[in-house]
Amino acid sequence: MHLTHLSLTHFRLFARLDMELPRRTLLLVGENAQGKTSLLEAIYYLATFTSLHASLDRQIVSFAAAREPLAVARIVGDFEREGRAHRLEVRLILEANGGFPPARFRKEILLDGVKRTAQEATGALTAVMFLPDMTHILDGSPEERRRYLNLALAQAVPGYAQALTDYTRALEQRNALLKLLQERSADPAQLAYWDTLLAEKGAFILHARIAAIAELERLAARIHNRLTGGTEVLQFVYLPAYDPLPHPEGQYALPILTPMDRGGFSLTQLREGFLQRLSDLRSEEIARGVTTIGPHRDELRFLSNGVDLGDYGSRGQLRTTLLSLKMAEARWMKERTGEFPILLLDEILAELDDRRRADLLDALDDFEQAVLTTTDLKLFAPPFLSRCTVWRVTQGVVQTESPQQGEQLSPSL
Ligand SMILES: Nc1ncnc2c1ncn2[C@@H]1O[C@H](COP(=O)(O)OP(=O)(O)OP(=O)(O)O)[C@@H](O)[C@H]1O
Repeated sequence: MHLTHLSLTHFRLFARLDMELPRRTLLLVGENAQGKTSLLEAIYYLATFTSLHASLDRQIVSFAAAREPLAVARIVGDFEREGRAHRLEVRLILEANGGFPPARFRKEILLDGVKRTAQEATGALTAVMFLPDMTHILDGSPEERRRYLNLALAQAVPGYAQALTDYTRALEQRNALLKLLQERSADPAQLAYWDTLLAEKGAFILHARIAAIAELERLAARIHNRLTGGTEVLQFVYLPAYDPLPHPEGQYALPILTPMDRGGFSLTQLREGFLQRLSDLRSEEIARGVTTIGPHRDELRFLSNGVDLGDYGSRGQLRTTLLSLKMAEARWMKERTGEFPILLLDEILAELDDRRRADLLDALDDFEQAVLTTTDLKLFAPPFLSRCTVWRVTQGVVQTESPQQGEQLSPSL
């Protein structure tokens, strides 16, 4: 899969941008704060319909436009998938009423001209994003790891994005009911409906995560072995909050970081097991007024040679592991969907040693399209540069590199 054209309007510092994208590797060079990462973000938005920090979606609308009573940021991407041309358009609409924060923010998504929900349109275009600060996937809160899993799985597993939305809604309703029950102002029989829905959607998510984590681990371990010259064995340890594996009496979570195989459980077994556990925990959950098990509380840990990287990983180890994880994610998407995702790599070379740099740049040749950013072209070897297209980004304007003959690709309005 590859993007052929990208058009932005009022997207961050891009007042207006129209660019044809080359196939293979595009390298965006520029000083800090010129818009390189924003360009990657725009492409990633077409894959996931969420900004890099989900809560900050409305900040995408350019400052200048956001001052108007009605502001619309637009991302339009033309892409080819399995030889067919498609178009995705996202409109981010900010309706201000003069107050702060602005009154309403909503998004509209059109796939080939037809309005779709984000759940329906996710997976049409797939992308994998690498940002240097994504090491927080490894050493940040469990929520970061769940978000990482969700963004990857929503793109490659049919039905996952919808199941996640349905699960989250059911969870909110169930938690609201548990609060009422805690205050004795509802009938406990009402829980049955939400338990069934939660178990159905939760089992789907759990089933998908069990399979995906095992596949990602297999791919990442191989890449990591090569990147570290065979010195580090990478393992993933999935700790689902509802765990279908039998536990010792009275113990609901396995505290030990031991890789376990949960691949044999069917969707029905997971659903029935989850439902049973909800029933077992009912009085405890009513007393606490909250749902205590399920995919919203899952954890995933990463081990190198048996040591937990989240707690003990050095900066270099975290960077290399993130790279292994991201390259594995891209290859996994290709295995799952039959199409290479678009690779979006922000400042990826800056902290890697020469061998890892060379390894990474060689790996890019396998991909159909990759967009990289850098502040320093010297980090790239001349043979690599001769194989890619280099464009310069300056204050929201993109031009071919070598300014003397440079042709401006995006008029800044
Ligand atoms: N909604 C917005 N409207 C206008 N400008 C914005 C908006 N959001 C961010 N910016 C500006 O965009 C710039 C950041 O762009 P971006 O992060 O894409 O730069 P970059 O070239 O990747 O820089 P670096 O190399 O430092 O990562 C900042 O100057 C920021 O103030």
